[in-house]
Amino acid sequence: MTKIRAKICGVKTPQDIAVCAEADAAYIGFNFFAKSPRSVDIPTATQLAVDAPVGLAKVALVVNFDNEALDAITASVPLDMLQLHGAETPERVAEVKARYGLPVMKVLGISSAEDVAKIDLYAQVADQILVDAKAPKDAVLPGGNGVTFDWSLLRAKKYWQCPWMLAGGLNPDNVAEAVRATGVRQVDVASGVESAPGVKDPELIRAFVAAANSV
Ligand SMILES: O=C(O)c1ccccc1N[C@@H]1O[C@H](COP(=O)(O)O)[C@@H](O)[C@H]1O
Repeated sequence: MTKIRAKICGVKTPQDIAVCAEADAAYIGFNFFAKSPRSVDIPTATQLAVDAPVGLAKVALVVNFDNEALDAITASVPLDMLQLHGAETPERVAEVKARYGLPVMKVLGISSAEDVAKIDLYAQVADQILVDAKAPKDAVLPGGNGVTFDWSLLRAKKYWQCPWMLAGGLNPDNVAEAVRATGVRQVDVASGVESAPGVKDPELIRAFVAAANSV
């Protein structure tokens, strides 16, 4: 069985990144959404990305950012992928892809079969799809809320034209079941590997990657 590729999102320190590399995560995520307890500024992300071990893919998480904001990030931070976590349209996904020449992962929040059906359209323009739980109505953050969704909704999914990743309330205790239930080969986590909001826990990171690969 090929390994499950794990993305650890919201890394903020060199230590976080060292643990991700040692645990054999595939991706690290820099969160540029200012209201998040996981956010980093551009100088911090730049230094972290420059120093990150080769082989860890560096992803920038942005939410409805305009070109000016994306220009500033991409001009400074060496990146492997952009993660669009807002209400970006398929046209905007295509525009970002063309403008920055970086692979784009579009996030789609799921709480119904209709939400799953919408993925098709985005899978034609994005390089990857991140299937996440829809944020609760009163949530301040559009993601990173530690909320799962009904994974059985994905049974109705058709073949998508690009690779996909699963997120939403994953943690070391439920990630193996999520992999079994959905057949996903890539998983993403933010709050489920933290000891407090925005504080990554090395043991939880190691346990998460190991549990994802225990199936
Ligand atoms: O993590 C955040 O703070 C965040 C803020 C704004 C948009 C997205 C965010 N996180 C992303 O959401 C998924 C799921 O988070 P969780 O594991 O349920 O806490 C996370 O992996 C990030 O990609």
